[in-house]
Amino acid sequence: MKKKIALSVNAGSSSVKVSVYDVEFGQAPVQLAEAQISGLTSPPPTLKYVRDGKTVIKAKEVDDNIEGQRDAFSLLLETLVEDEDLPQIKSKEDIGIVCHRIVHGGDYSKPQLISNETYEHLENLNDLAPLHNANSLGIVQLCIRALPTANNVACFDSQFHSTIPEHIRTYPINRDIARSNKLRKYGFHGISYAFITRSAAEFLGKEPDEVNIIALHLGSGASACAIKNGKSWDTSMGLTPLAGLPGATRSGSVDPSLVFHYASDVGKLSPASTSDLHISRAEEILNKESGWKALTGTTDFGKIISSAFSSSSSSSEDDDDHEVMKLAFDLFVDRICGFIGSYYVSLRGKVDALVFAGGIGEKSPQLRAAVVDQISCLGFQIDDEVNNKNEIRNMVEEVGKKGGLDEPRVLVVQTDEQFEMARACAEDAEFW
Ligand SMILES: Nc1ncnc2c1ncn2[C@@H]1O[C@H](COP(=O)(O)OP(=O)(O)O)[C@@H](O)[C@H]1O
Ligand SMILES: CC(=O)OP(=O)(O)O
Ligand SMILES: [Mg+2]
Repeated sequence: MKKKIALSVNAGSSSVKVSVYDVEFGQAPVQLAEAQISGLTSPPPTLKYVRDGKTVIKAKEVDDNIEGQRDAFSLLLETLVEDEDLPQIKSKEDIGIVCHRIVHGGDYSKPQLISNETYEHLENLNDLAPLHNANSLGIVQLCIRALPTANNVACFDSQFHSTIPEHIRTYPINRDIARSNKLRKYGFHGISYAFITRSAAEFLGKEPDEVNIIALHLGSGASACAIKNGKSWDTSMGLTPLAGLPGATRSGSVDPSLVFHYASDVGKLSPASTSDLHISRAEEILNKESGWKALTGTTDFGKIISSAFSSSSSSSEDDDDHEVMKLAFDLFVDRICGFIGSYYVSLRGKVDALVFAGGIGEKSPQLRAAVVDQISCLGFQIDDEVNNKNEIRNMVEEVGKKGGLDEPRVLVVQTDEQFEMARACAEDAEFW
């Protein structure tokens, strides 16, 4: 019987989450601990640590030396190794597998053991996920050095979307250039959508290949996905994670000409480019200087919501604040509903459930209520009492009203990308 301790590392655009599992080959991983640093785009970042299902550290502010995902990972690794109450990791040598979330996996259709060759191949994709891939590869490098006994495995956010049909993933541009430069819709948040599909299907009492879902992963990066018979049919992100819905610092889809009217010299390389990441001013503006940050001054959607919904104000400055926060909220609801409407038609109205997930989807009853209210013409209905409960506790929770048999359901899934990666690694003999 083979057993290993696995780390699953999820470097998002605003957070790093690391979960520790006891894994046995071919079995579901058993979680031992989860440590995360969030708020990397709205300092000070905070550390949360859960061991054996109990919160050990709730929200400890960590100092400003944490500059990015790599620093955050180092601190998380140290937290785990130094915790005397986590006897499964007495030293770094106890870690047997590290599963890394790599957002852009190009054409890879399954997780890969990271060899020199895979690493070089992935490096070439860095520019196509400027807020993610280079950071994740930085963490891979750190693990190769610090955890010499571990197998490093790359799990891809784009993999789940390899089923998107050609007429949906193709851009209407010159076919030869598209082919040679590999310009197509890839789609991301796929590790989360795989988890959502299996969990929602189980909740609905169906097999994964029997469910049609419109899923929303709304975090620091936000996307929507139409899932047909358990497989990705369409998703809102594209060649890069910039397309589709707006995010903390991302514009989402705008008129592609906009950036040329926004500033001059947008085609030039940004001074922030490094040897690992080449980014033009245009890409920098749309990926890092737009979204909630640009519109409202904060990347924290929790703050946007509390200000948008606060009624009393003490100054005209507060009133202005309230107005712009409400604008950001309404804009997000509008863009989300646009995708839901489009996917509802694309799935021919055969939708089992609408699923909310990701930091905002899981934590904001106001956003869920506003979205569901706007799409009530499609038969979706929120149950205010359940939706307004302070905290979603179960992995899957129904927040919609149960109507007739044909009426679509509204669910919240506490998505777990780390678990999904560990599960995939536990099933593949190549990684053992
Ligand atoms: N109570 C809340 N209400 C709404 N949004 C929240 C709340 N708490 C956190 N968030 C948002 O969730 C986002 C983080 O989501 P998450 O999925 O963890 O991010 P990442 O994209 O880094 O993985 C933050 O941008 C924050 O704005
Ligand atoms: C793909 C993506 O945008 O991921 P995240 O939301 O974790 O930044
Ligand atoms: Mg995320």
